[in-house]
Amino acid sequence: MQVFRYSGPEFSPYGDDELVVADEPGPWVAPVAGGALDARLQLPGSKSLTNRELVLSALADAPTLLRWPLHSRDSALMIEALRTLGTTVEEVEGDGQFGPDLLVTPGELLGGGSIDCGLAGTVMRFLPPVAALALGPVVFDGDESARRRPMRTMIEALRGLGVEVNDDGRGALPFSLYGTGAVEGGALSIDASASSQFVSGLLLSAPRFTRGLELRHTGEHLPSMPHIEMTIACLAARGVAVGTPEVGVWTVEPQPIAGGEVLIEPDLSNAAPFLAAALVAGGTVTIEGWPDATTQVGAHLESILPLFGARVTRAGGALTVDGGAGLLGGGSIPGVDLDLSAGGELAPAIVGLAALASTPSRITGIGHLRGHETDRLAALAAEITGLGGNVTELEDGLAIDPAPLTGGLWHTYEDHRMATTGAIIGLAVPGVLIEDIDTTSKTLPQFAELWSGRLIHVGGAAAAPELL
Ligand SMILES: O=C(O)C1=C[C@@H](OP(=O)(O)O)[C@@H](O)[C@H](O)C1
Ligand SMILES: C=C(OP(=O)(O)O)C(=O)O
Repeated sequence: MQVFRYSGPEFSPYGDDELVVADEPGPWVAPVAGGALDARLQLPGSKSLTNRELVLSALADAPTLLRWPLHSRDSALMIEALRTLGTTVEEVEGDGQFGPDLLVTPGELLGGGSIDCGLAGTVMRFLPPVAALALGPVVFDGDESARRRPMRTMIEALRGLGVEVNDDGRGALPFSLYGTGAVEGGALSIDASASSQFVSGLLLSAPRFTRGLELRHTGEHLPSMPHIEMTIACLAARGVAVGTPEVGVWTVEPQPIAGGEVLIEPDLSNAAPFLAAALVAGGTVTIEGWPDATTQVGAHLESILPLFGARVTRAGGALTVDGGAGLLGGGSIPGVDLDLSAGGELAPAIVGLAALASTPSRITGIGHLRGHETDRLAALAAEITGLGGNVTELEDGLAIDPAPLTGGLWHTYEDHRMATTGAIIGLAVPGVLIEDIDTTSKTLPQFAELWSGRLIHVGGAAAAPELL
């Protein structure tokens, strides 16, 4: 299996000598929790906010300082792509714990380049409309797995806006488009049921379209609504009002996008495995810097984790999950019946908990996860079943029945959230070997370090991580 590794710098808040990141591709022994947790940690910036703000900064009419941005494979790909399109992105010293701030200076949008989307949905769905505003051809491609992710809606949307797009008809990467330096805009209907990112991508560039945009979603389902709310909020903070005359319709007038200074919140979706750990090992996990108000879907963990028996409290800008005795301390985790269509990104961690639960669970509303980094429904079912679990794929989700799990190889499918889900299960099940822990570099290169050194270390890990 091909291993995709983030080749950028690792920003460790604890000093490089403490980094616990695999040097060689190989399985990582998921550490088993040795006792109740008492962990308090900070997490790097949100992928979704960082990549939205990078795009908006490139389209703005003045420079933007992005404070505490994420530095990961997905953000590195976005930065590189924007540079290819003529934007200047400079690292400047800031006061964030996880790497430098970014000063983004917009430039005239340039065609003539190639964009590597890696496996980043935000790059492949947010940048084609930006490239369409440039003059000249732009080629889009990505990882082999990225060529399986849905792109038809964006390709057809661009054609609907009058942009010339050349593809092989599969509705996927690779493709090229030919920008004429302007996009007319106007009324456009799309089916965004495969990904909310089609809506977000079009809305982010819409203020720069000559006639703005009146976007209508015609499909039956629309997943990940909080991510669309996030796009609208990011635009609003830069002075762009998005009208919502009816459900599934968005309007944007042509207008400038403001620059300025933006502080990126920590990634609350990446908090999911850490917070889930409290239910498995027992004790408490606190994430510092939890925003009072946010559009991040990770905020829903505050209401989801109590369904599994957790007590969740907020104080002093931090969120704490108390797992009580936890599974390892003799407690049990109840199963849940959850529609996660709003927060599909949280589903792998939630399914990991459900695999350890003592009663059945049904997680629904997540059929679109088949088009994520991998077919996550198939991957979760295969890997949990491989450890002895009992998982059935539903049309739009998973049914998980209780079964004793044993250790074994946990395949990761180049999917960061598959790796972190294996780590959750491995807290309670000795001998879970995560095939490629480095896949976490997509959005959280510090995962192994934080998990082993900051999460369970404090409560006394039974097994230190090691490479086989
Ligand atoms: O806009 C975004 O930043 C995202 C939207 C969601 O995509 P889908 O609507 O494709 O699930 C989410 O799952 C993804 O991780 C990030
Ligand atoms: C679906 C995800 O990523 P992407 O932004 O690549 O769609 C994810 O992070 O869970």
